[in-house]
Amino acid sequence: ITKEQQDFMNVILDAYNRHQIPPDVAKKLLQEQYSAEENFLLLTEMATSQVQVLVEFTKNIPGFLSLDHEDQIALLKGSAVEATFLRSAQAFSTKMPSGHTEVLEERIRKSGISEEFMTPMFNFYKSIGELHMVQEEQALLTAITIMTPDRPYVKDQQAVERLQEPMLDILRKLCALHHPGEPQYFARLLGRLTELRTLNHYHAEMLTSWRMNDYKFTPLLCEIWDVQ
Ligand SMILES: CC1(C)[C@H]2CC[C@]1(C)[C@H](OC(=O)c1ccc(O)cc1)C2
Repeated sequence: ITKEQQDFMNVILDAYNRHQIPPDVAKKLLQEQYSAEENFLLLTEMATSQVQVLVEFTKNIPGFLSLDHEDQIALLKGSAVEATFLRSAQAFSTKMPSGHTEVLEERIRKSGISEEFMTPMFNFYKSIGELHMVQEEQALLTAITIMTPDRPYVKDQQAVERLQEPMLDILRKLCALHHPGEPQYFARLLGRLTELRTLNHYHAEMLTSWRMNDYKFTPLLCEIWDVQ
């Protein structure tokens, strides 16, 4: 890893750690009662703060703010589901204090999300947990997900590729460094991004089923996920 790649990595890692879910949201997970409405409100609060964290993290990815403004929006909207799921999967399997994970899982299961969406989501969480990514890998993988050139409505895809490629190069080197015994580790990480894309469909279904039950979303979630 070159000096400037190390500096680049530190910028991404610092941004990744600086923006975390506020602890009061996590605390509420344990306190509020278990009605479907209460659970939905908690998940809404979680998702809203996840998206706020995502926007702040994205703004710190080197080069992002110099992209065309409409492309910046297209990248954020196109990656919001994948980045929030990736981040929550990482938090779910590592940062959660013991006991929180089960409570969160219980609340998600009892918040009006249909079973057909639940299974793929928890399978994804498990598959991320099994990778035991170091935090540099987690931060880079999230940034790489956001900097995906072929999102809908992105005009200058080359400009996004030019930002994504150096991050893929650093990630490849980090994987070799942190997982010397697993030459396929880098390929496995990228495979997770393919699995992540399938969650977009389930997520859209989840939003629709909530809407049909007249659940209300926050303005930020409506804007980023084009609902209502
Ligand atoms: C951890 C999760 C990935 C899991 C539970 C919260 C999440 C952030 C996500 O929730 C929403 O997308 C969501 C969308 C709209 C809404 O009003 C509530 C939650 C599903």
